[in-house]
Amino acid sequence: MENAIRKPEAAEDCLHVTSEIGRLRSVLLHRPGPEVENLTPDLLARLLFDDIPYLEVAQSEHDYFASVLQGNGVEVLYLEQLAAEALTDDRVKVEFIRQFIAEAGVENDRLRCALADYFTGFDNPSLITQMMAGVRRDELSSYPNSTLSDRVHDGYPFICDPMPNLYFTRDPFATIGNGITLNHMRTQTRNRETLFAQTIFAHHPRFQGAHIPCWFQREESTSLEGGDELILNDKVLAIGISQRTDAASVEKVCQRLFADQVSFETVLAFHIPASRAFMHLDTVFTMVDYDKFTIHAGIEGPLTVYAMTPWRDRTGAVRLQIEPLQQKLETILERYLDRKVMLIRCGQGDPIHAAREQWNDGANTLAIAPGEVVVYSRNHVTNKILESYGIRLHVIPSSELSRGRGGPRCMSMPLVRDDA
Ligand SMILES: NC(=O)NCCC[C@H](N)C(=O)O
Repeated sequence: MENAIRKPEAAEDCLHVTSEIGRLRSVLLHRPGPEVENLTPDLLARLLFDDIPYLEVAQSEHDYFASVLQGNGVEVLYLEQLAAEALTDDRVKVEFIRQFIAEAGVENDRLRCALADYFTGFDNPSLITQMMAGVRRDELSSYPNSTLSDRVHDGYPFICDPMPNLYFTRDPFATIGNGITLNHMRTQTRNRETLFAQTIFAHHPRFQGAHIPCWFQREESTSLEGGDELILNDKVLAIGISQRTDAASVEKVCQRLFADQVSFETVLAFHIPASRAFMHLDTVFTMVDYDKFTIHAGIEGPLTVYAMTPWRDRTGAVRLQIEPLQQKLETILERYLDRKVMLIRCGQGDPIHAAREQWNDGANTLAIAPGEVVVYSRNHVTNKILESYGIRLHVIPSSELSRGRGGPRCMSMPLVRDDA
């Protein structure tokens, strides 16, 4: 384990994100680990992958990504390290193991007990690695396989599934201002990921003493994922209604943000088509500068945007005004951001380049400062056009990481940015 992570001077400095583009100061990543090598062709659809990345290469691509961030003054924190450090005493560890097993779909009590014993034997870093990797049936060698369900199980190799999507740290929670949404994910496989964030914010020393407002909880009945949450500036958020995020979740976040009287005044709800290629808003739209955005032309036609703003009724309760916006996206953004904007089309809008590069996250950029973004090397058509608009690119290798269907924004959760 690397050196223990230091706590920021003031608790309120733990989380601060009021834009997509302000200079990035601190970010949460997860280095892909053995969970990726537990993917098999039969599991791909269920675990939301399209192919099996070659782990060694994926790790070296990811290390390159981290080194680009660090080389640009960004503090890189790792989910796995924070999670291990959050298990500060036996009581926290026992409860974490209990909840992890309860949500892992383990089918009988004896197996649950055997798994709890197995996990308890690990030190914290190994425990987290093992949980993320999943546990195969043959790893519990002393377990007698004596119940009926043990005997008739259908050959499924895992007691608990691997969690290969963890390197997409963007999705399980999202920083907004000085608070978070702790998300309820659309699928069971990804919902398990949010346990790590819950434990980190509740117990990691870095966050102790900080008041962290939580505008969404993992126990909600509707889903919200971080790839749909974009902070356009300190007054305007964009939230996707998508394959992964429900309209009802957008309303809940609006209601709570507006009631808390944080700086945000408008949420633009982007209703995008529910498809795998466009799973989150950030797979088709990201902000690269004060006035420039990437966009996949494939969503411009079917897109409907609703402006959500607060008003107070006679009792002082916050209500939501919902205004469907009929204009073109540029016009909408210009109205709410109060400046001229430019939409830069993925693959230069060419139907073949655009479809291929969007599939490989050409529109999914991570801004590390205004006009400065991290992009995948393979999206050369989009990258060229970004450069022609004066955007400074940090290009990272991308042959294996991209197989999980996420790009640089998906692989990062900003904790602290300068105000833009
Ligand atoms: N924000 C994002 O678009 N994240 C990428 C998530 C990819 C992952 N395989 C998933 O399907 O959830």
